[in-house]
Amino acid sequence: MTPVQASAIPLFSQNKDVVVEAVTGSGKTLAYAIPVLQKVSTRMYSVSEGDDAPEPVKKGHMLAMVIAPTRELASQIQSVFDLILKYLPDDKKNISTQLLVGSLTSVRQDIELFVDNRHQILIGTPGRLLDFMKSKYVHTSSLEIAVLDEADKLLDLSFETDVVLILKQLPKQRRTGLFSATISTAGDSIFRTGMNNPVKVVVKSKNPAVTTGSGSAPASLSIKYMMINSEDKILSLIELLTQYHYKKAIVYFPTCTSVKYFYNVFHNLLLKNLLLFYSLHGQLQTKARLKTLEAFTNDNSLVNKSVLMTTDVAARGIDIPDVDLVIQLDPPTDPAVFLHRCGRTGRANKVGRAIVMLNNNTREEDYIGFMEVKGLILSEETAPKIPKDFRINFNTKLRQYLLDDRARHELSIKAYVGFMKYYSKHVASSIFRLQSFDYLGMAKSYGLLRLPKMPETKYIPNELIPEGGWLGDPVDLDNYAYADKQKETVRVENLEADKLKMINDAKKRKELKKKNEAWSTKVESKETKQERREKMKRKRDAIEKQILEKDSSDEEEVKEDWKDIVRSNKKKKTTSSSGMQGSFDDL
Ligand SMILES: Nc1ncnc2c1ncn2[C@@H]1O[C@H](COP(=O)(O)OP(=O)(O)OP(=O)(O)O)[C@@H](O)[C@H]1O
Repeated sequence: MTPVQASAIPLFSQNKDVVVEAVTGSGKTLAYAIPVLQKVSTRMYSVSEGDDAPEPVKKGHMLAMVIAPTRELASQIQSVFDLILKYLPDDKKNISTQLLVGSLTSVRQDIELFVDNRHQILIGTPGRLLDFMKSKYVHTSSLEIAVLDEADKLLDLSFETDVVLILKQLPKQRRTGLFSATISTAGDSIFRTGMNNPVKVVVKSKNPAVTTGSGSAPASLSIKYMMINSEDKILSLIELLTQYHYKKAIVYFPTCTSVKYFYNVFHNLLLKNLLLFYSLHGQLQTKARLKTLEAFTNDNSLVNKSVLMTTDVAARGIDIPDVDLVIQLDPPTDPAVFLHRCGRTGRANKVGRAIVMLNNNTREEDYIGFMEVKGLILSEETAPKIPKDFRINFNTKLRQYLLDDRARHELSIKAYVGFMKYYSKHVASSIFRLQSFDYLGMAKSYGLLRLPKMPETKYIPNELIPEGGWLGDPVDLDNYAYADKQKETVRVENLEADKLKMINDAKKRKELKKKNEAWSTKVESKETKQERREKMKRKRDAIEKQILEKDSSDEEEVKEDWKDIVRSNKKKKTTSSSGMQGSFDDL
């Protein structure tokens, strides 16, 4: 047994709830699988052994449940259980497992399988388990033992509600075990799992070169960092993958889109006889994900090196014993994930090397001190020198690769913008500062033809922004075609429609201008009216003067007449101004 197994198995097999924290690759899966199998087999096989023996397990009842955060991990855990169950003696009743994860089968199919085959051990992800448990055919009252693998992840914001809901439906007198390499990050959430006086088991590493007092990384693992100019990031990655000695490597990319983009680039532009690439991310169908993982695990080629390009979907728990190199293109946004990523190598006392790339000329070097506080010692490894010929050659090939298909250019932009979003989400925001990031360098490293407009552009000094945002020679976007014929036809049609719309819009603008001119003409005519009114006023004054001169005795009467004139003038004025109002309303 490994130390964690020696400590945890006796406790968990008997009547203790356990919280187990042990370094990555130290054998935690068997540390709970054996107690689970012990409990289930005792329950299954003691039925015929006396009057006080428990009742046989009824249809639709489960005995054990293991919860894991990802489908890949759930599937891997099932294979560990199945590996042991293979050795059950033929004369014993069958004990079996059922995998409950999204999109492989429907919830209905899962329920049918469960009821028909009477599986006792359920292994699944929180969402599907919760849906499954809603069925009236599924009963939890016989459950004896529950395990949360990668418990800190299951108790963080993304899963906590579902996990607590699941645990609330399980019998109170069950045994519960929480397992992870970083359980302390779960904090107070542990108390929401309904455990009774849990015993804490902690297994530390002894290698002072890797860990400080907290001993959270295995001794067989060396963790390095590399300071790299942003512009050289991808070229450095290629240099590492081609020049270093290793059998299998896992490379962590920031987002699903960046895996998609760089997988296509590497697969098409790098020597296929030297490196074999696999891509695994959350946007792929479950079946494809599990198949890729299986293919990468079973790739035993002696000719080429294999590289799994992935995201944090493969950061925790995944056990591929031959992986001897892990590269993180960028540190994870959540510092707890850093150790899990590194821990995909250096497992079960095998030697492994993990490298994280940090950007030069930023504050990212502070990440080393930040990690030291968390118990990990990172030592520096010099960045590879990039031969000039290789740089020119690769960049030319990448530009041509993008120019051959507009869809590739669009994917490159999506990958870059996605990366910037990822960068802004770093928990340690004082280290990963948007203000001091080298946007242009990273855009060049991603092979972008043009810098996209995004909110972060405000951090780039104006004098550094190239003309039109072009990072090389400008490209005629109207004639930049998709390789996919159908897509290209639609684009050309849309382009024509856009052009037509532009012409129509210009026409409309012209017409509107005309209308505006008519309005100004009206203003002009208004001015003429004013002049006319003044002329009339002058005339009236003259008449008044004449009348006054003619008969001063008729003064009162004349005054009355004048009042009439003024009144009628006023009336005219209101009519004419309301007429004017009408004409304005028409505009
Ligand atoms: N007693 C043992 N002797 C030798 N190898 C073992 C033993 N127990 C487990 N292993 C092997 O060690 C490897 C790591 O085990 P496991 O995946 O359970 O690690 P873990 O502690 O769960 O890691 P992580 O924290 O990364 O999930 C596996 O390949 C497993 O087969």
